[in-house]
Amino acid sequence: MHTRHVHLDEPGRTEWEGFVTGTRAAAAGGVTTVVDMPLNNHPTTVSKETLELKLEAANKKLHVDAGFWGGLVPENALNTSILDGLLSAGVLGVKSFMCPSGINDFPMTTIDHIKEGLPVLAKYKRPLIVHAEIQLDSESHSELKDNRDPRVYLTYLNTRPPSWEQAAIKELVGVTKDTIVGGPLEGAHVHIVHLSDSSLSLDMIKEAKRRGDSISVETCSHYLAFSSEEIPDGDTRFKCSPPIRDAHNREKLREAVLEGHIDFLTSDHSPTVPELKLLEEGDFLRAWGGISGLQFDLPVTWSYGKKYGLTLEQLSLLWSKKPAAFAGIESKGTIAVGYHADIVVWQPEVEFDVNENYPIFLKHPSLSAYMGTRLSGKVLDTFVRGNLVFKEGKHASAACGVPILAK
Ligand SMILES: NC(=O)NC(NC(N)=O)C(=O)[O-]
Ligand SMILES: [Zn+2]
Ligand SMILES: [Zn+2]
Repeated sequence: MHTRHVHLDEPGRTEWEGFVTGTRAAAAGGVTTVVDMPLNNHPTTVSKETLELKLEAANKKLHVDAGFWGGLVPENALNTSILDGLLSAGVLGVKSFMCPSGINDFPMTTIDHIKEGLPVLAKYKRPLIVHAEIQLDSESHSELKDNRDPRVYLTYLNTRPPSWEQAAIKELVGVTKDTIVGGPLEGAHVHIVHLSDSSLSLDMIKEAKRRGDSISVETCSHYLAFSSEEIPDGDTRFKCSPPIRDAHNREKLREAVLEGHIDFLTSDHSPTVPELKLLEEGDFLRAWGGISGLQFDLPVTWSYGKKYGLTLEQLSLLWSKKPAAFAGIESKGTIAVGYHADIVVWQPEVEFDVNENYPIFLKHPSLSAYMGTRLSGKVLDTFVRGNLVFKEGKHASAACGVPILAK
């Protein structure tokens, strides 16, 4: 099982998560490879030198294999020798934000920065992965400003309407039209991370795929599990961006997964320290945005998925084969001669309660979005390249994960 989107926050913000706890939780959840984001570690991973700092920080701490995304930021988009250096040093691709990232040393990129970066990525045949939201100061937003209760989830939801995702995706598909075979950007690929809006955003992506653009999209476990109506007042564990939307939106997202319009699933595990999640105040507007989901992505996808028609074959495509193929990790994602023996042994029908007594290996178990839920799908053993790393509730070996670098 592979997740292409986790924030392990080391070096620099190890108190938020870190490689040891993050990859131990991954192993316990049946995840055999993670790909770590270029933020919220400090410094952010935007150059060869900062990738080296990350590799040093990860040394001997990985319990599963880990690849790394770099960041596309204005500085390296406008000085492509820095971007070249980062890609030559082995990041699997680069990530950019079309809205503020919440982290000062990871500034946002406009579509013009993206246009500068794509030819360099095309040369390396590595993807650009994009947080696709553009901050629009919509009317409804300003009307609501005065009279809003920050403990009510809807207050937050209204500040980030689907039009933000749509505005970003509209600009992106305007560029991906050039990635078609024979086009000026042939070889470049754009991947949209954590899609939440299943209306116009999804329609635009489907249309771009139909005409042959090199474009793909992921959604995350939490968008398929939860809906805005269910989020209790003050429960900031569920704050993320783009936000979890209503049940109708979730139904359409689930349909898109079943029909194969979503290429694969990811975790977007993005924790922080409990103080910044403001669990006591319950202020959705000021709390850190990010869901803590790692360790439970497999049972969560299955618990909900089996009810809306997801099959075990689809589950394995969405969490293993397709994400492994994406970003060119060729030796993983299939059980066959010549491939890494990355295997999870689990009991899909066995239920368990995630509560205070359940062993959660993350740095901050109380932030887990699945605390207090009953899930179906118990992980027994996890093997990484044939090494038994987790067995019946316990870690079974020293940290034997390795970094995965693109060549
Ligand atoms: N700085 C972050 O970790 N941001 C993340 N936060 C979310 N998704 O709420 C993300 O992936 O955008
Ligand atoms: Zn994001
Ligand atoms: Zn993320």
